[in-house]
Formats: sequence, structure tokens, C-alpha cells
Amino acid sequence: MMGAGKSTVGRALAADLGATFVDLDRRIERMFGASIAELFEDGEAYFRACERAALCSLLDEPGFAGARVVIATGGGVVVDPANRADMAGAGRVVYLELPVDALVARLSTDAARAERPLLEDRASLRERLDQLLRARASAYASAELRVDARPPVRAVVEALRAALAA
Ligand SMILES: Nc1ncnc2c1ncn2[C@@H]1O[C@H](COP(=O)(O)OP(=O)(O)OP(=O)(O)O)[C@@H](O)[C@H]1O
Ligand SMILES: O=C(O)C1=C[C@@H](O)[C@@H](O)[C@H](O)C1
Ligand SMILES: [Mg+2]
Repeated sequence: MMGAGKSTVGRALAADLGATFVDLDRRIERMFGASIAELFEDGEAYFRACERAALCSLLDEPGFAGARVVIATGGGVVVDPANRADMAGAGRVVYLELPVDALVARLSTDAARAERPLLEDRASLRERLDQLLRARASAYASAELRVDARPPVRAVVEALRAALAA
């Protein structure tokens, strides 16, 4: 889910593992020469098509299969069943789980909302996040692993490493 810490924790995990880190949102922006907010101006369906194209191009890169890569996706990537299937086939998929109160706390700044068009112009951030969490619950549940994202970044990274090693 957006705000759970995928980009922050993913980057730290990659550094620990000596792996390459890819932030899929940044890759989408580079590929299409536009910010996430600009891509959303053409509608969520258009953004999802860009997101799928960026994911496929990454997974299809020569050498990807044998490489050590940590990918922080956007929180909505799992909405497309084709993305879920491709991610599960390409690597280990982890859901960083955070209750709605903590998501609200992490996403309540204007900057955080401006970067995340699905949260803009909503009177109640909590209601919107609740709605998205409910709509995505089964997609998130399909992840191979689930890690509690509430502790400090370093502790989440350690929990991830333990979960991946088990
Ligand atoms: N374990 C943590 N404890 C406290 N704050 C955190 C933690 N992980 C991330 N944050 C903070 O929460 C905010 C959101 O984190 P981040 O951008 O990594 O989330 P994300 O899952 O990548 O979101 P998105 O799906 O929108 O890309 C940032 O301000 C980040 O510094
Ligand atoms: O959860 C989502 O749907 C999103 C999360 C962000 O990472 C971005 O991919 C975008 O703002 C959409
Ligand atoms: Mg992110």
C-alpha cells in the first residue's frame, strides 16, 4: 500500500544485500518522461498501462532473471492480475503491512499527497485509505510473504531479511 515504506525499506534492503535497487515509480517516470501526477492527468487506466509497461520492460531486461534486484513497486501494481502473476513468476513478493492509522500518519503531509494523485482532493485521508485497503485486500494477500511495516526502517529491513531467508 502507498506509504507502507516500500521505497525506503527496499533501498535499504538492496544496500544490505549488495543488490540493485529499482523503484518502479521512478522507472515509469523516466520511461514516459512525466511525473506520476502528470501521468494520472490522463486517467488512472492510462497510468496503470504505463505501470504495466514499466514492469514488463524491467522483468524482460536481458540478465534480469539471474540478477539480484530489489524492486519497490507502487502500491497499486497488484491491482492488475497480470502484474501479480508476472511478479510471482519473477521473484519473491513481499507485502509490507501497515494499519490505516500509521498510513494516515505517514501520508498526511501535503507533499506526500501531491506525489500520490489517488489521495488528492479527498476530505478524509483515512476514508480513502480504508477504501483502497479494502478493495486491494485480496490482491495484497496473494503476496508470498507479509512483513509488519510498523517498526523503524532498520527493524523492518531485518524482518524482511529473516522472512526471505526462512
Ligand atoms: N519504518 C518506517 N518508520 C517510519 N517512517 C517510515 C518507515 N518507512 C517509511 N517511512 C516514511 O513513510 C513515508 C512513505 O514511505 P515510502 O515513500 O517509502 O512509501 P512507499 O510504500 O514507497 O509508498 P508509494 O507506494 O506511494 O511509493 C516516507 O516519509 C518515509 O520516510
Ligand atoms: O497505491 C497506488 O495506487 C499508487 C502508489 C504510488 O506508489 C504510485 O504508483 C501511484 O501514486 C499509485
Ligand atoms: Mg514508493
